[in-house]
Amino acid sequence: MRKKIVAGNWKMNKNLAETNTLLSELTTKLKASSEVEIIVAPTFTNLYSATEVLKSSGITVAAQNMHEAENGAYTGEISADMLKSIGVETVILGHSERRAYFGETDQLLANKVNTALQHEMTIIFCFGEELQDRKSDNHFSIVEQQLKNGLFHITKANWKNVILAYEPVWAIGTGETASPEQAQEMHAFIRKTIANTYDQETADEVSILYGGSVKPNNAQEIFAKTDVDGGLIGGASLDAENFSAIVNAI
Ligand SMILES: O=C[C@H](O)COP(=O)(O)O
Repeated sequence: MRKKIVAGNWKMNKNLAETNTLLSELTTKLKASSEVEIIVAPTFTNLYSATEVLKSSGITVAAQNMHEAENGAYTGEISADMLKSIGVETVILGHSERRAYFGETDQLLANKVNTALQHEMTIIFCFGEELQDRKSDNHFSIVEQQLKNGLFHITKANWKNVILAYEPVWAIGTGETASPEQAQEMHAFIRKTIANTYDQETADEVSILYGGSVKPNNAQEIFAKTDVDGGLIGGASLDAENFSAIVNAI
């Protein structure tokens, strides 16, 4: 049975004190459950503290990015080994903000995926079309290309370390969310594409999260769709009340 997951991507928000406050609010509000896996992704500077605070909470800590090289002269970058050395085993790769503002290409992401897998990390692999792609009815082919170029070189066995996050760029931080039907249609397409490329078992086992303006008032209807296994939450994950309500909507 594939897992239900709600992940909070805090992006470049919250200093150390604010991070600790939010984490302690979350641990009070959210009880570990076998029904849903909860993941939070604070910024790099607060990851170590987050792993300490969340140690026995059942909440997983993820990084928002990492470099593809093992180590070396890459000023300002963070390696898989550095993350693992502080107990971070999960990493978000391919977020649309990384693609758009930091020039991350499918090829680069394929390399990051390989590095993360070599370190036996769990990857939250993000992808999704832009508004013009949807308007020109190219959204399915764009998503298929992003998956083929960035991820589909992995083996069947590697899929146990992968969570997918479909995030239509036009719905991120805009308040405009994909309708539950649009999310379901795309998630079903993604699962079919995986079944065609790998096999049905692989497609059935992978959790596919939806991301893009998920809020307490729309989470339930999106999560109710058959192929939506949870969400990757941006803005609404910065508030304990909102994030808990979204977790409880699953
Ligand atoms: O990683 C999260 C997504 O970018 C969604 O962000 P949002 O919930 O603020 O639209």
